[in-house]
Amino acid sequence: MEAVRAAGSSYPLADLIQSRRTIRAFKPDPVSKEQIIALLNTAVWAPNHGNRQPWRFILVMDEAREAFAEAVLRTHSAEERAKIGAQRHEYLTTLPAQLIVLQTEDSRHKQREEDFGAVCCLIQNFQLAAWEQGIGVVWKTNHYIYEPRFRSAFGIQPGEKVVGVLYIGYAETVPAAQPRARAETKLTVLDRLPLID
Ligand SMILES: Cc1cc2nc3c(=O)[nH]c(=O)nc-3n(C[C@H](O)[C@H](O)[C@H](O)COP(=O)(O)O)c2cc1C
Repeated sequence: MEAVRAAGSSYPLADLIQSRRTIRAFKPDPVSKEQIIALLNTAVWAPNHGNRQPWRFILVMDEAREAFAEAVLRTHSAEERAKIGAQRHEYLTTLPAQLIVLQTEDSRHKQREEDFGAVCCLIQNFQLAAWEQGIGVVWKTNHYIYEPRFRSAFGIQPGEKVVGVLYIGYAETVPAAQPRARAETKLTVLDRLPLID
């Protein structure tokens, strides 16, 4: 019944997709754990092959942001820390929440690639569901996500891939959209035989 209702309704999904922007400047206003969990429970409806649901999440908020900032800063050289450490520390401990999104890596190549695709779908679901509620997100893939010291600080296991860290909060500023080329410029339509002359 729910599926029928959803198929027949006209959510302005295209508007939501086009208006969403990556947010990098956040207000300090909190976003609650419950709000984030609710967004995740929408996001987990991402398509995923074999219903493997190949994801795990670590939500960092409140005092734990201090540990997050420390873990990130430890992946920088002393020189870098001296230059940008204070500013990054301030940024990472002020934004309301960081969500580490992990993929459980299947040993089989095909399944591993499918699962990566599924986790990326989940992240975009999360970004869109958040945007619909006025909550901004940036999907971060900075070098620290690959660093053993960062991984061990959060108990990330061998066989788990950090697909991204989502910084979450209310937007201080919303950047202008980066223009997209129309799809037609990247589209080949094959609609008659022979395919190749
Ligand atoms: C896989 C992936 C990794 C990304 N990594 C970063 C990142 O490390 N830092 C960042 O500021 N933005 C990152 N982004 C966000 C993109 O920079 C952003 O989507 C792009 O600038 C377009 O802006 P829009 O999302 O507002 O349309 C990432 C996006 C994707 C899909």
